[in-house]
Amino acid sequence: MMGRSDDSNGTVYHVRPGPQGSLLSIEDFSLWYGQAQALFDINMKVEKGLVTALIGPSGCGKSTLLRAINRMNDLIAGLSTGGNIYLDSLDIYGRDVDVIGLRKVMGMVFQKPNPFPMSIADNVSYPLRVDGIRDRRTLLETVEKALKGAALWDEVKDRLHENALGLSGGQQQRLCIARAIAGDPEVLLMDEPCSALDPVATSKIEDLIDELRGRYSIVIVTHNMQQAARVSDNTAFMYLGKLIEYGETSVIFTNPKVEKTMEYVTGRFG
Ligand SMILES: Nc1ncnc2c1ncn2[C@@H]1O[C@H](COP(=O)(O)OP(=O)(O)OP(=O)(O)O)[C@@H](O)[C@H]1O
Repeated sequence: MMGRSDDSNGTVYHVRPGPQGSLLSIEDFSLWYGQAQALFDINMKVEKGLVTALIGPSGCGKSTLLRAINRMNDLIAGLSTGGNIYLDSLDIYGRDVDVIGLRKVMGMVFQKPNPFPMSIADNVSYPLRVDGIRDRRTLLETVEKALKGAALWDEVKDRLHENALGLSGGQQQRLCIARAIAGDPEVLLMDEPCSALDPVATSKIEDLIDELRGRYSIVIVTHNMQQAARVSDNTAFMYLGKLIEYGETSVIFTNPKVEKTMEYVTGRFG
């Protein structure tokens, strides 16, 4: 079923609605790095429990938009924003928002795996320990559940107390996903999570994203169009800081409604 078509601000919109409605609502959102505008009036809803891919050529604003969702951009000097982003009814840019709390609800996974220089178990339990949880049993249960959730348990269950930096790159990235889900977030924001991984590790992460679908709402930035086509339900195509087309992934890749999207997905520029 197609969602609404809305080209009032130039975006052609035909998303697949999630069975549980939308979770994030980005409304007329703009962002400036100093004088330079990087995002222009973005309007999009992220459907709950679905996987949403952000695609577009280098510099089009994908990472900027992803980081705007959990206010990771906040610390950049000279940054300003306009418009709103809502998580359910919470105004993410509202004055009284607890940004630390917000980031707990939105786990983030980066391009390069960034495990902390501590044991595998301590990495995963980190978000709980930061919250002051010390009960060993609770911590161990969470570690097991999160590692199982990240499809890493079988590979590491006998060396939970070894340093995480001894894991392979692909294992480290799954560990980072385990750490992100240990805090029980609603949203997982992934910024090119496979770009530093080999094809086998990449395919494991893609399988994992598929398994996490439904439980979490996932927003993934990717340069890899095959990956966007394989893992996502909806795809947002961005160009020069604007959201050009946002729709059901199968339509975006086979029969997009906008010529620019067609040119990009068929590799005519990028
Ligand atoms: N910290 C920053 N300070 C100033 N300008 C920035 C900063 N980060 C990004 N930009 C600019 O904002 C624009 C969008 O960058 P962004 O990294 O969001 O694009 P992207 O689509 O994620 O690119 P890529 O695919 O290459 O990672 C670019 O013009 C970039 O130079």
